[in-house]
Amino acid sequence: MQPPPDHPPIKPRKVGVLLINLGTPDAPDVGSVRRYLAEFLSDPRVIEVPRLVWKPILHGIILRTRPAKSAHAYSQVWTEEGSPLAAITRKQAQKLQERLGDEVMVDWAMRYGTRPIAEGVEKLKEAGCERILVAPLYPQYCAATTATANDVAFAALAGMRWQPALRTLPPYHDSEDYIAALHRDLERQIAALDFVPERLLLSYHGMPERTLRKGDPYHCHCRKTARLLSERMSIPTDTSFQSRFGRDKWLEPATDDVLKAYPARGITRVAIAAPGFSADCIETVEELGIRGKEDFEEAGGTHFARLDCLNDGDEGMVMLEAIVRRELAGWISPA
Ligand SMILES: C=CC1=C(C)c2cc3[nH]c(cc4nc(cc5[nH]c(cc1n2)c(C)c5CCC(=O)O)C(CCC(=O)O)=C4C)c(C)c3C=C
Ligand SMILES: [Fe+2]
Ligand SMILES: [Fe+2]
Repeated sequence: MQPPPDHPPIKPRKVGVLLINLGTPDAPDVGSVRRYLAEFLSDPRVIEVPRLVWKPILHGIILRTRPAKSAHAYSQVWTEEGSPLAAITRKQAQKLQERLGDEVMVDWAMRYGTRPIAEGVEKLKEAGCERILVAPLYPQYCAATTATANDVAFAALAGMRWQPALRTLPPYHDSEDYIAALHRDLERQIAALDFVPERLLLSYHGMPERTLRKGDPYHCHCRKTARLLSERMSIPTDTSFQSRFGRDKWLEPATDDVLKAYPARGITRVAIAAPGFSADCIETVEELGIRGKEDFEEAGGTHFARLDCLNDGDEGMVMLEAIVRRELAGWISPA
């Protein structure tokens, strides 16, 4: 039966998947980095300090000094495709679309900067997606990453008459698909090195230590990933936390301290990986691959290798398809 002529258009019903990552500046220049940091570091989920205290520090000190330093770091990792984080997330979405087929519509968004999450949700809804899986690509749950992405996805529904149904991707820090993908991918990269590492250092993004006492499961999730992975790896592993920010105490041990201390402990051949990042970015390529290497070699280390994240490689895409299909159960036909 045809709808009456004045009926709003009826769209084909679809299921949407929105892959989300953190966000990145539009260009590696000081102005672009300042705009990006101003949005990122104004998020109360990221900086849990009263606004009256934080705003003068952010605008009076941090946004006057950090953008130049960060822009230099970004310029060292920038590629022809732009920021690695955005380029890799886009490729992950394209490849996931191919794997899931026409029944599902895959798109990607960023929590800060260009390609906002609200636009991603609206675009999928406009295309006929009545059911959407919001998928922040953080294996370990953290309020500063997972929760803030979910917050804005749900806020995007507030003005809609006809809201899509939303599901969110749960943390997958201990999922067999994730651990197996990391294990296979890291062993393959280690076997291709021209030296045998004495240690594999697993470096996770740090967080203020007080967030652990406030009940954020992030630290426990990182430790569990590290334990499950270390039980399978062919070489011994250590765990550390990188990217300390500000004066508060952060999760320990700090990655740079561990790297600097290795040679004195007789460990001079090291590989480093960042299992908490689903895509390589400034934190892995510059902080670990450039500054981490310098720290280690200045302390007497002789062999250093930074291993890639899962990115859009086969192991990573098999894992992503598996965890997304699991969350779409009942919404799409089984593979
Ligand atoms: C207090 C500040 C920060 C918290 C808390 C924080 C948590 C956190 N971040 C990630 C993932 C990424 N962070 C990235 C960059 C980045 N992070 C901070 C600060 C905090 N992060 C800053 C200031 C920056 C910008 C770079 C710099 O100036 O040092 C990125 C990379 C973005 C890119 O464009 O490449 C990622 C990814 C996690 C997982 C996390 C908590 C668990
Ligand atoms: Fe960060
Ligand atoms: Fe813990």
